[in-house]
Amino acid sequence: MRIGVITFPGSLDDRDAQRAIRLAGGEPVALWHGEHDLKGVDAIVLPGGFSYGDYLRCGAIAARSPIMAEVIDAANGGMPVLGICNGFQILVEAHLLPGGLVRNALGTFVCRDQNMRVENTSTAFTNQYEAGQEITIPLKNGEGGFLADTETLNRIEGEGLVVFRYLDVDPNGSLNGIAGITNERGNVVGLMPHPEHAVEPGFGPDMPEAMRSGTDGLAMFTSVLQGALAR
Ligand SMILES: NC(=O)CC[C@H](N)C(=O)O
Repeated sequence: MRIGVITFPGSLDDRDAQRAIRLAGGEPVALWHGEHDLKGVDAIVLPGGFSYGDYLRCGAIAARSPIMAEVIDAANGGMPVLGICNGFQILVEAHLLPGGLVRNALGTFVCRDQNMRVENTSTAFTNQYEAGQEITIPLKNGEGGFLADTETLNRIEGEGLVVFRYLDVDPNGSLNGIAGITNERGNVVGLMPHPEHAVEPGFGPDMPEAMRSGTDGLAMFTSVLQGALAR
């Protein structure tokens, strides 16, 4: 399976996402924000970082990049699209996911190993987790507070569109501790924590070996490959 990773000016984690895809058994394909070409990929990852220097709002300018016209069409056609942190912000700004992301409640950048619960295992990127599984993934953002109006929030909760929920602490002041969401179809997923930084023992969260391996993020990438096999 060929999975495209889009690089925007200021992207930071594009190569980590490519590496995670390779470790999961997929073939990463580098895509460039300024082109209209998805190079025939089967799925897309919008990586973390500081696209366009976070000017205006995080993700707002990247959401209007040339390649996003193709991403929006592909997502609406059912292609799996994952947005990690800045990528989540871009998906929200592109209206592929509901709600908005605002400055962390503390007002500062937050960087920590974050516990969260997998709430929805029927998306393209979470089918290899168990329902209710608790995982630990690095988190690092300045604008990660998830907001939505009451009607939208009720719809997100009512339709089971929450994919990940923070455990122990809500690091950025997200409504209902929401860490990640999906669209109705389950092919578009966005989350603030970084699964691509938790794919190899010894390089992910600093966990006692007996508890967890530090590779809790890998299943997001094997999930999309598994979905392709099932289709
Ligand atoms: N790690 C990231 O992708 C950071 C996203 C964004 N620049 C923020 O600070 O919120």
